[in-house]
Amino acid sequence: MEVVNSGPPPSKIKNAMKPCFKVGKNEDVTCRPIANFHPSLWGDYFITNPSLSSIHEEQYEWMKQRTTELIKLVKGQLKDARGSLEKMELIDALQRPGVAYHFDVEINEELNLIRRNDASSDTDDDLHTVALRFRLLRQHNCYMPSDIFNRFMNDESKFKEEVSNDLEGMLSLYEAAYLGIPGENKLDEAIDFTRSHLQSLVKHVEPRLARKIEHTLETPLRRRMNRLNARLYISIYEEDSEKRNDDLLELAKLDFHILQLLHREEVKEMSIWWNDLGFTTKHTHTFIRDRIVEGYFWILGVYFEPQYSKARMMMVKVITILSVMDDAYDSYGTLRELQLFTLAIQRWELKEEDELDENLQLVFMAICNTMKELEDEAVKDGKLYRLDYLKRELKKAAMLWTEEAKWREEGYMPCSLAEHLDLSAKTTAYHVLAYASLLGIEEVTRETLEWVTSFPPIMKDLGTMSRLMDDAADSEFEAKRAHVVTAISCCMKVYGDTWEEAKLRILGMVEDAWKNMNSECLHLSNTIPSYVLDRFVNLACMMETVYRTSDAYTESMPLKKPISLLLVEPIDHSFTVEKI
Ligand SMILES: CC(C)=CCC/C(C)=C/CC/C(C)=C/COP(=O)(O)OP(=O)(O)O
Repeated sequence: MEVVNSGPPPSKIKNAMKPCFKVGKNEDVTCRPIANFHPSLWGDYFITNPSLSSIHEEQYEWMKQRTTELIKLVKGQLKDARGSLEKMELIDALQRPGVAYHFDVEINEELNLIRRNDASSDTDDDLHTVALRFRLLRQHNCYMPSDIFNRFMNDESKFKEEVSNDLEGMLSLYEAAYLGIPGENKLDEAIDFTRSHLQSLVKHVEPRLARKIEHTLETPLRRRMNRLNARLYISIYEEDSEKRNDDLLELAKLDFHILQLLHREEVKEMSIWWNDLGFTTKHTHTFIRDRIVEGYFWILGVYFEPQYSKARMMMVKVITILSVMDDAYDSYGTLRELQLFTLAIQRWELKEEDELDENLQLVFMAICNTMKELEDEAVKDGKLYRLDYLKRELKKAAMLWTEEAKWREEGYMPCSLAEHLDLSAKTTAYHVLAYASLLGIEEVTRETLEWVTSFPPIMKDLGTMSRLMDDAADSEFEAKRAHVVTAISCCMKVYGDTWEEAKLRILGMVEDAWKNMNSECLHLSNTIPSYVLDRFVNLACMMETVYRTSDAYTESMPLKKPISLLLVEPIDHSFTVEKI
């Protein structure tokens, strides 16, 4: 694994134990761990830019109608495709640009047939066919044994050298191997083998293929944010004159454009909502991150489809509130204030004697007002009970954040990485966010909600992944911020690791968490619907998107281009306009 080594020298880590920066002019100074976050990179951009939402009704209606025609056409093509390879390639070509949601029923039917007819038979299919079938079925949470790859391996459990001549096969194997579960060593071997051969091939193939290989190696499909991948993939697909399906390409571009209009409306609405909470007028951005657009982008990775619009907006409100709370605990409140604040959260009421300063009062009001809005939304659907669970989760999170603040105040260093993770895999609140992803999905049952809030293994995987990636990514920033102990400093102390060794160890644990998550998805597929499991996998993908190279939520410049690609820059669909 490639690791970017940007860690500070170990001497800086000692700062992590010193909790406060002093602010204030007189004797009675309050000691606050102010983080000095940078202001929003977007400001009111999505509110005040009228060109983003201007569209002729006539043009819009035409595009919707054309989309419907194209969907019908492609459905016919899927039905008529000869043989399972052709069908699987079409399914893959529908998934990558993000239009598969129009074909859910048809794809499920086809994959069920493929599973029944092909999966167990020992055919002499080529590597591309075998790997594509393995990936598509596992992505749909159907177990396929990895032994199907034995045919391509030698007696020493290494891939046969001739596999390295099969570019298409290697690309498919590489993507398939990221669906692995614990113990499937041959899939680790597949990743090493294909990566090293693909890396050396890049220099010897035509530019279009080189771009395709580089795109694949940058991040495997399993871990990509699907909307961003759609945008990047459409331009790669467009160049592929040999395999390209023009109807599908037109559909992909039109659909992306139509959804982009919806997403722009939503981010505008969320930006107005955020301004109304009052943080922007009070200029709190140095200690409360002003990241509504980045938060929206995060949730767009969890679901982008139009039918999830309401769920998406509800979830954006929750991530925003979690972000504000996390900052109140990590970069504003003193321990005494936080204890009072936590008590107020437990009783869900602010009393005069709580003596919280106006910024913490603002945070408290933001939480209460947002919960009220979410309740109003839930009441409309007769699902008020869903908010009770969320309240309970927020109360628990507040207790855990106080615990973390205590560790910070005392300069406490956990005795083991397990002790660190025991608390810190929950203080990312990723499991709370995972719960929130279900708030606005009508079909989710009460049993499923109860299961999610019981912190089952898949939530533990998400929590661990989010904590380890967060700690690995922002350790330098955190160390400068005199923050709590991170997984990096913990490994350095417990195992005597250097900074680089600690980072490698942690990223290895992230790989394990992904395998556990893959395995959980297969296990749970009989009891938990895929529209629930997909949310959790997508949340994991967003950790890869936001945190793989740095903490791009806190220092958000690296997200500027991806956000612009999804919400600002129009996709070239000039052919559609010409037709009007
Ligand atoms: C930690 C994490 C990846 C959380 C993801 C889900 C979530 C609730 C996002 C909201 C924003 C947030 C708290 C980001 C992490 O900040 P931070 O780096 O200051 O988190 P920390 O205080 O827990 O280290």
